[in-house]
Amino acid sequence: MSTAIKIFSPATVANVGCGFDVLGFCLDTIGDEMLIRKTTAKGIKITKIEGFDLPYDVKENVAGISALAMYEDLKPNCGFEIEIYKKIKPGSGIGSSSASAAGSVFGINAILGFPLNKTELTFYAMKGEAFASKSEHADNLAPAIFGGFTLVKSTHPLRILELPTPKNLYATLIHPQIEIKTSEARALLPDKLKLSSAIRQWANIGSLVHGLHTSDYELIKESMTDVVAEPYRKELIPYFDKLKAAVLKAGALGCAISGSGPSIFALSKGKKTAKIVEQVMNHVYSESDIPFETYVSKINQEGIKIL
Ligand SMILES: Nc1ncnc2c1ncn2[C@@H]1O[C@H](COP(=O)(O)OP(=O)(O)OP(=O)(O)O)[C@@H](O)[C@H]1O
Ligand SMILES: N[C@@H](CCO)C(=O)O
Repeated sequence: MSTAIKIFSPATVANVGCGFDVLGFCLDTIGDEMLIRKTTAKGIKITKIEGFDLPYDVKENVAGISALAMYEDLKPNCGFEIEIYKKIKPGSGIGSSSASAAGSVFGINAILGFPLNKTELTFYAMKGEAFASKSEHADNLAPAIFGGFTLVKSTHPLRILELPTPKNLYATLIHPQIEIKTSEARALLPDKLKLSSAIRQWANIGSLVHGLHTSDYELIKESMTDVVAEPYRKELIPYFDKLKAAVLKAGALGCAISGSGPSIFALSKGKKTAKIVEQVMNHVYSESDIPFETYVSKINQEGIKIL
């Protein structure tokens, strides 16, 4: 049994346009690193955080909250220290809180010899995510832990479906450096949906999932539209409409808000188109005075991993 492990905990895109709170996919090179160390002293401690200013208190940091929930159930005869090397900016819309919540439970599980399966890890990680976003959802956690595309069939009981990734699918992302808290972006959404919107949305989710299963890029293109969250949230993201129109014109299959924003993602068939889309995103945002970063990423099939 090892006493310390270093892990890579990836960034993720939740919602994938139409799949509010249920669909997500895992990004490749963007993510946090964490070190989990076994200690003889019992309990959970966060001993180091680099990159961003986040709480060391285990009851206020999502990494601590999820680790504590798992620790209290498993009751191991040891304790754990957590070091977080944060690269994903909190409030960026690419699953910053999820990466930490997933990382601590994954690391502890690995040190204990893998007593829990991926769904059980997601269950404990959800406790941390619920603290950050004021809602228990797993659409960032599931792809971080399972890799690839995932669908959260239900949270109570937790049931996660792994979806296939068409071979040639690439993601392009832009992260405007403004912060949108998930809890605030959720508070913008109405409690009730018009039946006509609900019908469009569930038809789109069904066909997007079918498109992923059959590698039907045209169907994926027709299915990514979000009529539930985007109309309300896009107002928080400068240049959203302009960027989306330009990206679709450049050949992307679809473009939508990543999670609760401000990041925006596009899916493209082929790396070449994904790179062109990146140039277009750069071009649109260079008109603004908001600093931003762009990335092209494969869909990461492995998810969180030991380094
Ligand atoms: N380890 C942590 N990593 C990131 N955020 C944390 C952590 N611990 C606590 N937080 C708090 O969680 C909030 C950020 O979570 P939030 O869900 O709003 O953003 P996000 O995870 O980047 O977004 P999204 O879920 O849309 O991808 C901030 O208030 C931050 O202080
Ligand atoms: N499904 C969530 C993802 C962000 O955590 C939302 O859009 O609010």
